Amino acid sequence: MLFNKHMLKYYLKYSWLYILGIAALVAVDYVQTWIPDYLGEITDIIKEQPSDAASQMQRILIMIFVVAIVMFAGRMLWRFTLFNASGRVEGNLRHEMFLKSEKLSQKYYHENKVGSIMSWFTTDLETIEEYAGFGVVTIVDAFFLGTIVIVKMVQLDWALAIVAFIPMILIIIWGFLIEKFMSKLWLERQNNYDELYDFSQENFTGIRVIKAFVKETANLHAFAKIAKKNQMKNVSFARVSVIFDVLIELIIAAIAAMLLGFGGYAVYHSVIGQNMVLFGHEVTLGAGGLVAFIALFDSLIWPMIAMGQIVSMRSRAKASLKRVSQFLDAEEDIKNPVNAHVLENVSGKITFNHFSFSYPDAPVEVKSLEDVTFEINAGETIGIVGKIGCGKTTLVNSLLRLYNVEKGSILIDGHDIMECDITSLRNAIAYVPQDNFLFSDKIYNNIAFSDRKKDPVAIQNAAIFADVHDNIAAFKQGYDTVSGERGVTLSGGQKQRISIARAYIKESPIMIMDDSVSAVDVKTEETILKNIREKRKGKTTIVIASRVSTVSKLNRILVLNDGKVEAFDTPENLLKVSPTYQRMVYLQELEKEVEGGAN
Ligand SMILES: Nc1ncnc2c1ncn2[C@@H]1O[C@H](COP(=O)(O)OP(=O)(O)OP(=O)(O)O)[C@@H](O)[C@H]1O
Repeated sequence: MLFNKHMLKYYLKYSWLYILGIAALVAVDYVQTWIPDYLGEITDIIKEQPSDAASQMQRILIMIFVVAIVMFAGRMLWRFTLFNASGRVEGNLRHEMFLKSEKLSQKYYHENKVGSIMSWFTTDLETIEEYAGFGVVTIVDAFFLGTIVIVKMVQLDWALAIVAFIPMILIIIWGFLIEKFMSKLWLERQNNYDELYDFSQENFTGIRVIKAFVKETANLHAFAKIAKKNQMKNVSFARVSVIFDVLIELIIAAIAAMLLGFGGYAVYHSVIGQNMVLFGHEVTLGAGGLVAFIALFDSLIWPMIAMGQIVSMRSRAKASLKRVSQFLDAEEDIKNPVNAHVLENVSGKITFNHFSFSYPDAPVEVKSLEDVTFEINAGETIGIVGKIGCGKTTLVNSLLRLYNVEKGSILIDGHDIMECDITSLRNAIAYVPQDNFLFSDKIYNNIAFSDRKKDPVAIQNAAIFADVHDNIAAFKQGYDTVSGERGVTLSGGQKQRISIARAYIKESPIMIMDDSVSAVDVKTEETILKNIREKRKGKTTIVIASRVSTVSKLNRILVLNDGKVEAFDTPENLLKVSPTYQRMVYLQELEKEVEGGAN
C-alpha cells in the first residue's frame, strides 16, 4: 500500500471497509485454491475408477458449487467495499486539497500556475485512487493467493515447485529495481502534463487576444510542441511498462512449458516404476497430482501478472502522491497569530506606519511601497491617485493582509493587523478588486456573495447604489441572468458596478474601490460617488482612481509616487504641494480641451 501521513489517516478512517474487503478477498482466494485439488481428485477417480466413483463425483460437484457461491458473494463484497474505500479516500483528499487551496496565499498562486494545480486535483488524485482501490486488490491477491498456492505446490512436490519459483523470485527482484525508474518516468510525464494544462488554460482564457492578433496558427504550433513532448513521455512510460508486462507473460509461459515437460516426464517415470530425481528428491507425483499442480500454477498466473501491475501502478501512485503531498504540505505564510485579536465594532480608522513592501519575486532592491505613513480617520472617504504602477493596489492588498506586513505596521482602530484575526479583519473590509472578477453564476448570487441569505430588497438596493439596477432589469432574466463564462458577456462597466454592489451589500465599516469606476461614464460615476457620500456616511471608504475627476470632490486625497507618499491633503492644497497631482489635473484639463476641440 501507499503510506504517508496524508494517506494513513484515511486508511484508518475507512479501515472497516478495508478490513471487510480484504477479508472477503482472502476468503475468495482461499476457496479458489480448492478447485485444483478437486481437478486432481476427478482425474484420479477417472483413472482408477473406484467402486464409489459416483458418490465421490457427486461430493466434488457439490463442493465446486459451494466454492462458486462463496466466490461470487466474496467478489461482490470486496468490490463494493474496496472500491468504495478508495473513492472515499480520493474524495477526502480532494476536500483537504480544496481547503488548503483556500488557505494558501497570493504568493503561492504567483509561484504555481492554475493549470498545474488543476492536474494535481484531477489526474494525480485519480492515480492515487486507482492504487488505493485496485492496487490494494492486486497486492492482497498477489500476496495471499500467491502464498496459498505456493504452500500447496510445495506440499504436492517441493522439487517441482522450485522449478516454478526461481523465475518468480527474479520477477519480484526485477520489479523492485525497475519501480524507481518508472516512478521517475511518471513524474516527468505528470510535470509535462502540468505544462499542457497551463498552456490550455491560458489559451482558453486569452482566446480573444489570440484571435484579435491572428495568432491561432502560432499558438497551435506551440501547443503541438508541448503535446508532442507529452506524447513522448507517455510513450516512454508505456514502453517500459509494456516490456515489463510482456516479459512477465513470457516467463509465465516458459514456466508452464517447463512444468508440463518435467511433470509429464516425472509422471511417466513413476508409472513405469523409475521415479525421476530432481534436486536429489524422488518425484512421485501421479496423474491427478500433476493435474492439480498445473491447475495450481494456473492460479498463480494472476498473482504473477499482478506483481507486474503493482510495480507500474505503485510507481505512478508514488509520483502522484508526492505532488499532492507537496501541495498539502505547502507553507501557509498568511496565518492567524497566537491569541489573535478579533476585530469587533470597527470604527474604520486606518493607520500606515513607515510601511515598506517588496513582492516576494521582485528583486530585493525593488520596493513597491517605501516608508508609507498616513492616517485615515474613522468614517472618512478618501481618494488615492498616482501614476500607473505607483503602488495603489499593493497598498490595499497589504491592508487586506493578502501579504504579510514585514516592515513598518498597519493598524485598524489602533490594532496592528498582524496581530488581528484574519477573518475578522477581512470581514471588516468590503473590497472591489480592480479586475472585477464575477463568478459564472446568476447576477443575484454574485451580488449576494458575502451572504446568500440576503433578501431581494437588499440585493436590489445594492444594485441601485452601484447604479446598475436599470441595466439588470433590462435583461430578459433580470437578476437571474447568468454572468461569466457560461452566461451573457457583461460589459466592463456592468461588471464593475455589479462588483461594487457585491461589496456594498457587505455593509462593512471599511470599503475599498480599486479603480472601480474607470469603465463607467461621468454621469454614472457621479451617481455612485453621490451614493457613497449619502449611504456610507460615517463609514470609511477608499476610492482608488486613475482619473483625478473621480476623487476631486473628496475631502482628502493620498498621492503616491513611485511607492512613496507624495502628499495627503485636500484637493485645493494638493494643487500647491503635489507635482504628481498638478500634472494629473493638467493632463485632465488638456484632455477636456482636446475633446472640446474635436467636438
Ligand atoms: N505580484 C507581483 N509581483 C511582483 N511585482 C508586482 C506584483 N504586483 C505588482 N507588482 C509591482 O509592484 C508595483 C506596484 O504595483 P501596483 O499594482 O500596486 O500598482 P498600481 O498603482 O495599483 O498600478 P495600476 O495603476 O496599474 O493599477 C509595480 O511596479 C508592479 O510592477
